[in-house]
Amino acid sequence: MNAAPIILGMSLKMYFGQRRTLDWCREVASAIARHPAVLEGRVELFLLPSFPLIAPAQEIFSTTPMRIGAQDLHWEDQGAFTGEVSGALLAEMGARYAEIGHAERRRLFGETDETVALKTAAALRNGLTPVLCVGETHQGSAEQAAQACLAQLESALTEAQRQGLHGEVILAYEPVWAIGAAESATPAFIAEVCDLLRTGLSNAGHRARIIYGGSAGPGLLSRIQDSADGLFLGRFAHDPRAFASILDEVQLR
Ligand SMILES: O=C[C@H](O)COP(=O)(O)O
Repeated sequence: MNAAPIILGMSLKMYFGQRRTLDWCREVASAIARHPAVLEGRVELFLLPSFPLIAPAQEIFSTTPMRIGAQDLHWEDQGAFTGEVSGALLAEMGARYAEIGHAERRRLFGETDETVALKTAAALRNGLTPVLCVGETHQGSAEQAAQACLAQLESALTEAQRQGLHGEVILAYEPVWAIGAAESATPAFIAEVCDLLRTGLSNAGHRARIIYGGSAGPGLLSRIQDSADGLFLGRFAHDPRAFASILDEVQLR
């Protein structure tokens, strides 16, 4: 692996209210402000809070390298789309990342390959880095997992390619069966899938960094950072001390 920064991304999903979100942000801001991995630029950090808390989170992290993004966006930039939030607005607010195609959005909110492709284009069009979630539904071989992920990636990029849009994509490899589970996929399995994904990306002429999500927590990064570019964290970083302890693992790279 190269010396590119390790990515630590975190989605708060809809777990926290306002007070707990802002408390989490303050505690993590204080931990990262003095952390060597952060001070030495060895980590790229992003947080995806609920939409209404994007601005206050940005304020709390304003003196740190933590960047803020959104857990979703609409595929159009403006118009009669009640309740939706556009990439244009997010970019105007200073958001830097947009999560797209999470398994929960596919399962609960009818997100399809088509909407994922439209949203990926919308993110790139507005200068947001898509955090594109891919992953196999059922537990199988690493080859099957990588094949499913690469097919999802190809499909997700179709609209951006049609519109001639370019930009960095972060591929969040999240085996659906490991999301919300008691533990993550095994480090060996994650490493194997990430290696296959890297080969597949290179063969297809795509550039994307790969992070792993799905019950990731303390102790995992140090075991997969030769293969993955970082972690996409959920429940197991709800405790700010857990987030800080994962930062300690970055030092080992
Ligand atoms: O967005 C994050 C992933 O879905 C992982 O969530 P989890 O770690 O709570 O399983």
